[in-house]
Amino acid sequence: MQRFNKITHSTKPTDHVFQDIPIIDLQNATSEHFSLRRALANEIRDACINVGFFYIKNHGIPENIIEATLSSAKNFFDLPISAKTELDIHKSSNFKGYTALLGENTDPENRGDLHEGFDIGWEAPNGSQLAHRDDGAMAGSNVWPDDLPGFRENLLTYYHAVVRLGQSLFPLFALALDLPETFFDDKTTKPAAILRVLHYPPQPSRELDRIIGIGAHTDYECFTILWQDQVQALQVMNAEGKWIDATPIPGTFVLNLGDQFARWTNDVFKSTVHRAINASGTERYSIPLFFGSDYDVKLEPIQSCVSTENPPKYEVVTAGEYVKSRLEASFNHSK
Ligand SMILES: O=C(O)CCC(=O)C(=O)O
Ligand SMILES: [Fe+2]
Repeated sequence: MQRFNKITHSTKPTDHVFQDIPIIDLQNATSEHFSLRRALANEIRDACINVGFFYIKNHGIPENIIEATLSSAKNFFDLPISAKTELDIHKSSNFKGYTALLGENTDPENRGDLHEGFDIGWEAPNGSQLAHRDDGAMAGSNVWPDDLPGFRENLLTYYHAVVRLGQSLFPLFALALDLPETFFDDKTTKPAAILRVLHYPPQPSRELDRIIGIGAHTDYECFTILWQDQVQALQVMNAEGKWIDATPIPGTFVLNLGDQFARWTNDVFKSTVHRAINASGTERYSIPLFFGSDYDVKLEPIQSCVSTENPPKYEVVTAGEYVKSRLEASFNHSK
């Protein structure tokens, strides 16, 4: 029988003001022992309720896949600006391609983000005949640079490996919400994941005139799996409005929840505000993968997250419509 326990301890705003970001070891994610999966899900639940961010270690993504993607990203960003702007994301109806410096503005209070990026969505793994998939609101193919050997293959290999990692986490998120482990299976059959490679040039001082690496924002999807290099830039806002550094830790990814999960869980899981400022004096690279649920899933509040003290907070929209409207706003603010 399915149980839908109320998560009563989270229906009130938490009084826990985090000062650091927990590190969660995924070693037992697929353990045959339920008690070990349950214990891991409890750690994840605390992090999701109190912080909205955690590091993951023992995630299973081989280092050589990360290195190949990073090196391809650097090769791409080293291309002449004319080659990159041919693939400008503003030309794409489905938000694929190149974002130039200040080409995006995640915080409407700001003037633009001091990073350049390149975005891809789902595409069949290397060598497969099937190049596209119907992704509803975001349907359409990727764009690729000519003459950049290995770029497409490396990014797609990374994409599929990290999407698989993301899919493997849903049973744990389900347990964390006191739901059956299979709860999200039929909502993540065609996950709408966007992979982005990012380059942050160093900014001369922390305070430019309303321009930083990426302005304060929440992410739009279920969660983001972020690889970052060793350059400190990412910061996460706690409940007192204090910025907490997400210090790079070798061998980990940073996982943060996004708005889809906040809506789905009626804010039991937190989609936490974050930003990046690269005042290190050197170049910084990061690789977020935004893991969205299937586009047509309705973000209706999960029963275990609704109670008389915590009534539904959000209008119900589909996952795809929600992400698309947020992307439109973010790229329009930079026009
Ligand atoms: O580069 C980072 O550390 C953060 C990137 C980010 O927050 C985003 O792309 O949404
Ligand atoms: Fe973000």
